[in-house]
Amino acid sequence: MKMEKAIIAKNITKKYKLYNGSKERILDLITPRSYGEDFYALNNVSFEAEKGDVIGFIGINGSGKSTLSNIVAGIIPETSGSVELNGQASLIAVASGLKGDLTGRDNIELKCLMLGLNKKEINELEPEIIEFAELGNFIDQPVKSYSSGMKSRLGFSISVNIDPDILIIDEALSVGDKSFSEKSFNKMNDFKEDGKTMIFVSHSLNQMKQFCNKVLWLEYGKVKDFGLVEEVIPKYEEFLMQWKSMSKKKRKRYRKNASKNNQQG
Ligand SMILES: Nc1ncnc2c1ncn2[C@@H]1O[C@H](COP(=O)(O)OP(=O)(O)OP(=O)(O)O)[C@@H](O)[C@H]1O
Repeated sequence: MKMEKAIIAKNITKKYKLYNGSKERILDLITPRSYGEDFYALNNVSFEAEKGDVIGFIGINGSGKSTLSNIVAGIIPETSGSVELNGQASLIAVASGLKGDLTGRDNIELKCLMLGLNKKEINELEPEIIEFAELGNFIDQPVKSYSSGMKSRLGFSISVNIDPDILIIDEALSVGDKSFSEKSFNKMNDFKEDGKTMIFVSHSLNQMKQFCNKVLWLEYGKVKDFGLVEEVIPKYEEFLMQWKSMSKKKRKRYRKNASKNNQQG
């Protein structure tokens, strides 16, 4: 049987410019000379997901997991490379894309309209989204008055209830209370059972083991490993043990060495 690809990410590079203060930033914009330092948050990252894959992104802080999940979701542009998606993607991240001045209800409608739903479809979906988010009367208050848990419940509820083909979840389960994270986890399991494709960013290796079939291990913007959960996680756990035993100085040296290879365009 031929596998159907859901995501094809090819040679994704994300370059940021790091400036020493706002003077450099402005000079870089208005003068022909280049100011600031190039920084590669991602450098030539490729991976593919088959339909139904649940891929975990792992890696220590600053390795590029959120940057990559945002690029795959189409929230931020890549500097170079390409992402091909087979279907509609939806990103769940802490308060991703919520507009603070609008109420929860208006945010639901806005997001649905942006995804191309018509008024009738929105009217059908809205009560489900509101109920799942457990916001009570707050649904008609501006989102900027919400706690971070409330924002993430709303973001999560919109993203899962619009029933996307590809679901990208960035640390969403680490916020909110226990009963909500259980509910979220159940919803994600439904998705998995429906054979949908998912990307899952989390620092919890237990969640990864429970949930993912494949893992993409990023290190300072490069792919360190990509493969089945049972093959990659043990290597990562071994790395983490070493990492945790390193002194600050040793970590700095490790980072410097790794970055030397990774920061070349
Ligand atoms: N807008 C930006 N401008 C400059 N650098 C950025 C920007 N966004 C992210 N970075 C840098 O890119 C690198 C990757 O960040 P990213 O948030 O993707 O890592 P991460 O693996 O998700 O980290 P964490 O586990 O801490 O969430 C970091 O060094 C970060 O400082």
